[in-house]
Amino acid sequence: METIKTAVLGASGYTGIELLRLLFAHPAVEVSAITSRANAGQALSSGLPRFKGVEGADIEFIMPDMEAVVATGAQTAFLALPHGMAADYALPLLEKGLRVIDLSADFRLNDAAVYEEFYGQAHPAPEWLPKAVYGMPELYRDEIAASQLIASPGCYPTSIILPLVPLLRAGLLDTKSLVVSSLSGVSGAGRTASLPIIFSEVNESLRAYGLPKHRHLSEIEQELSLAAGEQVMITFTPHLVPVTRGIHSTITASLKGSFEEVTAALEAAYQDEPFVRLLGAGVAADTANVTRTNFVDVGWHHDQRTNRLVLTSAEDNLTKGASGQAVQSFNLLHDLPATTGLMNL
Ligand SMILES: NC(=O)C1=CN([C@@H]2O[C@H](COP(=O)(O)OP(=O)(O)OC[C@H]3O[C@@H](n4cnc5c(N)ncnc54)[C@H](OP(=O)(O)O)[C@@H]3O)[C@@H](O)[C@H]2O)C=CC1
Ligand SMILES: CC(=O)N[C@@H](CCC(=O)OP(=O)(O)O)C(=O)O
Repeated sequence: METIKTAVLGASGYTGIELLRLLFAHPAVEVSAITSRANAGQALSSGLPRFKGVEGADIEFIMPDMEAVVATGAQTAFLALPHGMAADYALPLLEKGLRVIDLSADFRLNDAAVYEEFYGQAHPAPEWLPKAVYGMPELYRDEIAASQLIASPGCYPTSIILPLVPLLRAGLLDTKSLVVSSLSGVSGAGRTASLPIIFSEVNESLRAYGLPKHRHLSEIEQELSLAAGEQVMITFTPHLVPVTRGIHSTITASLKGSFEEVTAALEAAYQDEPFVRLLGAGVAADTANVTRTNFVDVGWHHDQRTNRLVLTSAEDNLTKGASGQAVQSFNLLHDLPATTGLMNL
């Protein structure tokens, strides 16, 4: 198979490392550039010994200098950088004709004013928002394939949007009744040292945070509203739990349609999707079954006493919630089979 030269910016962070894990095993990829300011000039395997001896991994970190990245011949670049700065790096690459898959939140929102409301700063490149595609292949397959700039979704949003969209499209839920409670592993907070997430602080702790307006509400409500054809607002409570990887979401809503219609809508939407595993009615999702995979598992229950639907979903925040989903978009951009490089368990 011909290989596609590919750059990973922010390769020393958790999503960058996860990208490398997937890309070195991907038959159509040659990793041509990896960036990190702290590790520039060092061999990848000295900073990250897990890659020692891995085919294709004999490469050095470079500084995030976009001319140097372009000079490696990269055709596609993954941006695994903090939000608010991805635009600075994306624009010179886009101008040189590279395709960019941005894992940050910078291009996920259609409306620059909503970005400013939730991210507390003016959008750095609003002219690119209409050209960016929300990188959820199950919803935007054709648009992703044709785009130069993919905005890969957030980790919580992936676990919430995928179960709900078919049900909202079919009008089966009371859109005023949506409540979501999510649990995240600590890697969701990134690899930068910070006191509230050191082991001894999180290891005996269960806590909600980000209340009542976590920034992921912006993209969740954007996509749910598009599916419902009306403005949808939800109550969303994220929690930090003492595991390294994984997100579990419990979604409740009052039913407008029947429970049988819920099952039919989910099956119609996802029966041919390789990465959405429908566990079925009466089965609850468990992160233990999806760790280091690109699957999102979805189960659903009918609370007959209240006529509410209870959906559960589980994913690995670093894989389907970030880097795996980004590789799914990469496969679409390069007209590769959807599962290429993503079916390793
Ligand atoms: N962690 C997760 O579960 C998920 C994360 N995301 C998003 O993906 C992106 C990356 O997240 P994550 O991997 O967790 O973050 P990390 O903090 O683990 O890694 C950030 C990376 O960016 C580099 N970096 C930081 N600041 C700069 C800068 N100013 N210029 C250039 N490079 C910089 C860092 O290397 P160095 O400092 O050495 O340059 C490092 O390689 C974020 O936007 C995040 O929101 C999305 C979904 C899930
Ligand atoms: C556990 C934890 O802290 N999770 C992060 C979300 C993960 C993330 O990186 O989200 P973006 O891609 O939208 O930035 C948080 O709540 O801020």
